[in-house]
Amino acid sequence: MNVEATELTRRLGRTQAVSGVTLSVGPGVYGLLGPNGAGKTSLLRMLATALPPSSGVLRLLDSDPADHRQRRYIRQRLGYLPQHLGYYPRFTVADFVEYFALLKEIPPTRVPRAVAAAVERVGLGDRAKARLRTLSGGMLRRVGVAQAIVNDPQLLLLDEPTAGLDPEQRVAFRALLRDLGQTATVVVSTHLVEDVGAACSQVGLMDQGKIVFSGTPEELIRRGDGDGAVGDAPLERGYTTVLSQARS
Ligand SMILES: Nc1ncnc2c1ncn2[C@@H]1O[C@H](COP(=O)(O)OP(=O)(O)OP(=O)(O)O)[C@@H](O)[C@H]1O
Repeated sequence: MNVEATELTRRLGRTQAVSGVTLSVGPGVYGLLGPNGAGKTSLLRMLATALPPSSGVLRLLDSDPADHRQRRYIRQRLGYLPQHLGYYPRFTVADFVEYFALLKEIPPTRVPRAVAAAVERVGLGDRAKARLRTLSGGMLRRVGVAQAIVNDPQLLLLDEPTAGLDPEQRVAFRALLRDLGQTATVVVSTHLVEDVGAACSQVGLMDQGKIVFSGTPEELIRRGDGDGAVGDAPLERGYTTVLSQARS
């Protein structure tokens, strides 16, 4: 398993953002759903080695992120798109992705090819020399995905990657997600249940810092079969049913 979390918690100020998460994720695409404030971003930040847990045990790629040497090993093999990524407006797309390639310690001779491949994969091949300040919000999000995948990560963490993408781009992005999930462990947080139906082999539903459902999208759909389920789509009905049961 590339992610093994046991009773993971994280307190942020007075809030218990993550409250005893036990999770095991192998290759494929794991979709993380949940309402605003459920703790998805905080959990992803811990999996990205950007936020240490308050308590619990975390192992990533069979290594311990609390150990300096092992953390470096993990980071070389990790891709992370945070919810809010800072962009240098004067950098070109290629400059920006190259910068991350260097941070991830890709051997310099391999960097140009890795950058070109990542930029191509997110559909920005023809904008590689464009300055970031000239791009739309959706294009910038795709640049963010390009930096996350430039090192062909074994563990890829994407925090709302489809936010701001137009429908055509969302469709293209889900195909890319499925492709990435063939070889890597991908954990993707999203508010769009369509993303889960189209691209995820497993899905977790978070609420109030806890994972209240973990299974396949089909299993989540089945949870919404009963009377009283609310939602326009089968996955939405599963989602609302699980949430109302978790809160009752
Ligand atoms: N730096 C912080 N200090 C205090 N509380 C925080 C901090 N960051 C997050 N929180 C709180 O922790 C909880 C979990 O937040 P988190 O951003 O992880 O949720 P989320 O599921 O990603 O939400 P969203 O879908 O809105 O992005 C929320 O109650 C939030 O207000």
